[in-house]
Amino acid sequence: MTRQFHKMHGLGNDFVVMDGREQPIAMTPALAKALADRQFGIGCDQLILLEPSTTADVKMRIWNHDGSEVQSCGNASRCVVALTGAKSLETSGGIVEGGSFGAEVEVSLPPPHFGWDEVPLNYPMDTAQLPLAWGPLEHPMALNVGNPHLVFFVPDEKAIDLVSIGPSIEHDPAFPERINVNVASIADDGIHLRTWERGSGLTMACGTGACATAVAAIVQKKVTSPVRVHMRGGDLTINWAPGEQIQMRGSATHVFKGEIDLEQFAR
Ligand SMILES: N[C@@H](CCC[C@H](N)C(=O)O)C(=O)O
Repeated sequence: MTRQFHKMHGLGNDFVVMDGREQPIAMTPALAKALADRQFGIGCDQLILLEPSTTADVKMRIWNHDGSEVQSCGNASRCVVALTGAKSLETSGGIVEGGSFGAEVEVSLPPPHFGWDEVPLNYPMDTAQLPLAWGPLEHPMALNVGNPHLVFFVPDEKAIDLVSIGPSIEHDPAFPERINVNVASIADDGIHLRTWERGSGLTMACGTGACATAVAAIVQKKVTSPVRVHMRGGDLTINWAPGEQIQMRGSATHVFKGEIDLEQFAR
């Protein structure tokens, strides 16, 4: 069965987007992983499937590079708004609202959650400053912005070897659903961020990582809102006030579209 796909990215965090709204696609973790493979598939950080929704304009399902299905993806949310013109997206991390502003797209993620069982953690801990450390990284803030994140503030985020240390934090038994790992430093021009993504590794940018880090920095009074977040693939502007949705604005890029025989991958 040949199906169309769109290759898109948000600041270099890249996606294969498939539309199953009219003709359903039976996506599985194994199929998502095969399509995301950069040598034997199309290649992407996340596979995105659009489905019909009864609560929003479009339902958006997300699989990481390793085939795990997850709740939320900020950069892909902007891409789906740009591709479909949808004003609301149903995700398992909550409803995401969106709209276009000139060349940029803004999406609003649901308000963050800070409870230990909402992150989730395996046992009660102070999420404002977890009493845990991994080498030079210690006492992160833990929060959920639709998906789970840790935020470490360090003097120089580029000095942290996330490829070496990221996997052991992601898979630490403290996190029953694994976790996304953000290392950030504060500068005059905003936040400088690198993210080790659960299920996808080090990416060029992470939208929910930018949101989680901006929220942590605002709560800890390191910055004021709105704040610019600089990542390897580019910048986002994040706007948030306590109790409110998290607004994220930035680019969403369509690279090309193509066709693929899914049966070839389902074997
Ligand atoms: N790239 C994303 C986040 C994708 C999901 C994440 N890896 C997870 O497992 O929660 C973004 O832009 O937010």
